[in-house]
Amino acid sequence: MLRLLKFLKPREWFFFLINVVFISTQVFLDLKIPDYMTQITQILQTNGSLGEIINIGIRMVICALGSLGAAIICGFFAAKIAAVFGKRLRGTVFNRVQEFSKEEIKQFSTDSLITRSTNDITQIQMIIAIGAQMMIKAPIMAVWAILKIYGKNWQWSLTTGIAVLIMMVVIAIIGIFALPRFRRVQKLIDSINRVIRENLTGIRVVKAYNAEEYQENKFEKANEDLTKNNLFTGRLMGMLNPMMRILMNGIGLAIYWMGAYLIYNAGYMEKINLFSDMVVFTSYATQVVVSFMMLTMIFIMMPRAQVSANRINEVLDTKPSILDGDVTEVKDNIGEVEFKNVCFKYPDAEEYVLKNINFKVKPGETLAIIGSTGSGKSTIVDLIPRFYDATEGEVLVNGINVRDYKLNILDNYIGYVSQKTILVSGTIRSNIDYGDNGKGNITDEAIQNALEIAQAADFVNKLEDGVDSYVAQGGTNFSGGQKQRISIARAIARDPAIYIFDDSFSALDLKTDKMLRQALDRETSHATNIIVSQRIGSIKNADKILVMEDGEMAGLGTHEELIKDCKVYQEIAYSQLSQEELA
Ligand SMILES: Nc1ncnc2c1ncn2[C@@H]1O[C@H](COP(=O)(O)OP(=O)(O)OP(=O)(O)O)[C@@H](O)[C@H]1O
Repeated sequence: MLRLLKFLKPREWFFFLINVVFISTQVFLDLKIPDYMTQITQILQTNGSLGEIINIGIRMVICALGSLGAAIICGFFAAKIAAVFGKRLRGTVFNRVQEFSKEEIKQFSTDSLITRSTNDITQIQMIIAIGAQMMIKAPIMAVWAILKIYGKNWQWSLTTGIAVLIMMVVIAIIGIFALPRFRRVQKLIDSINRVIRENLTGIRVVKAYNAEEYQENKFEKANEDLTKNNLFTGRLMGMLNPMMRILMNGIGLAIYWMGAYLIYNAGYMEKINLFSDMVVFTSYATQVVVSFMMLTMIFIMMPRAQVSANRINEVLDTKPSILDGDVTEVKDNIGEVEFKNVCFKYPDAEEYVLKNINFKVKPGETLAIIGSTGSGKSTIVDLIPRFYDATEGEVLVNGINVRDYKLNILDNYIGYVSQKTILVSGTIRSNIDYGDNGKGNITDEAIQNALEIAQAADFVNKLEDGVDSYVAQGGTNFSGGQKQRISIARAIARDPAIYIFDDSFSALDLKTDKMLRQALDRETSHATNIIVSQRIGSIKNADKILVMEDGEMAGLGTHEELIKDCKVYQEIAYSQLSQEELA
């Protein structure tokens, strides 16, 4: 937790200091009121005038208003400190998660990363807000109130001491039972997030398969676990309040009860002093109990915040496995991609999914990758933009190992279209003019050109707002083929040296697929094209075709060469095309 305090800057520490001043003022004013009460009792007992009482009463009101004002100011600064802290921490966690590769994201799970970036930070934010008020106030008030009652009457002091002790024991017992449950809360929220996300992203499948009940049961289980946990802690904490009230009233009662005996046995003049002392002592004793109660509550809340702090620190301490290199500029072989004896296994996996992959594609050439499902095609292309790093061997772009590049420089060479189309909420324009390509803004002309090549211009221009039409999160207001074409246009508008299409034409009808490939051949002939595809018709004209089987190269060559020599390729080809088409 303390480590996270570095996210508070001098300005916020200064606000803390201001809070110390105002809280001290507040405590001073709160503790001044009992003094005035003594004075009023004394006036009453010595038959003083009404004017005197009103005068003191006005001072008491001023103290109460002053204390209220100070409390409002403290609340304002505490809210400011906590909000700024939360914003800064959220930003830092978000940036760190942005640096993560797929490996780190898998390690934490997306749902947990969402909870950590939101709910966990809120927990810390809350404890900071409380810290900027209660944590400062409780010790100041405890010390001040103890000083006020110090040496006044040992019987009453002992009673107050016993009350504080009982209260601390009660809170500690409750804390011992509640703490483990507090620790579980965040993990249970992760589970709820996972089920909700799964349900929302897969809503169509859920509905189509009548799986509502199955999903409801799943949610019910996660919800039930969280509810049970919350009920348990809620009930325990609910017991605290009445117990504290009994204790606070009890201490007043005990002091008055003892006071009755003391006053009964005292002489006439002493009776008056004892009575006013008793009234004042009761107020101070209540303040002592309240301040210790605040302190103990903070100690109970701390562990929950500590769990959240640990979870956030875990994210911040995780070093991204994909690190920046130094290369920022390349002059030769722009667009060349080469794999040299590349082997790869996924983190935590036993088996290699790629074994000894070797190929080279030059600028202007097209490499197609084909093979059965799960043979490793997507994994090959994922190694080029460094979603993962090769376990063995080298992946070279422009003749330089991809590990040596500054990541944004490497990304600027690549136009990547993923297997699963990813569109972000915004407009078609913001989806195409997306990110930074190192070449400045993408012009309207370039966007239009990209849409034409991607065979998307027709349907986009028919929309009422054209390129400024709204795109929902995930592009859910477009069809699969439309989404694919917009994401292809995004890569084209980037004008990269290397295009990677990971099965990106799968949702297109054969006619559009053909037109798109022809346009791509024309417009991107200067670039290197790497196309993963299941359709032999789409890749048959490629300069090189890499045939994959079980993570190994089953063949590399042109269609004509492979159809003669490569058994795996022949099988795929004969299953898709007629003898005439192949000929
Ligand atoms: N994130 C991952 N963690 C562990 N194993 C994975 C991961 N992604 C893929 N694999 C495994 O790696 C192998 C190759 O997967 P890959 O996605 O590269 O195949 P593919 O040829 O592109 O398949 P498809 O044509 O179905 O997309 C598969 O056996 C798959 O189970």
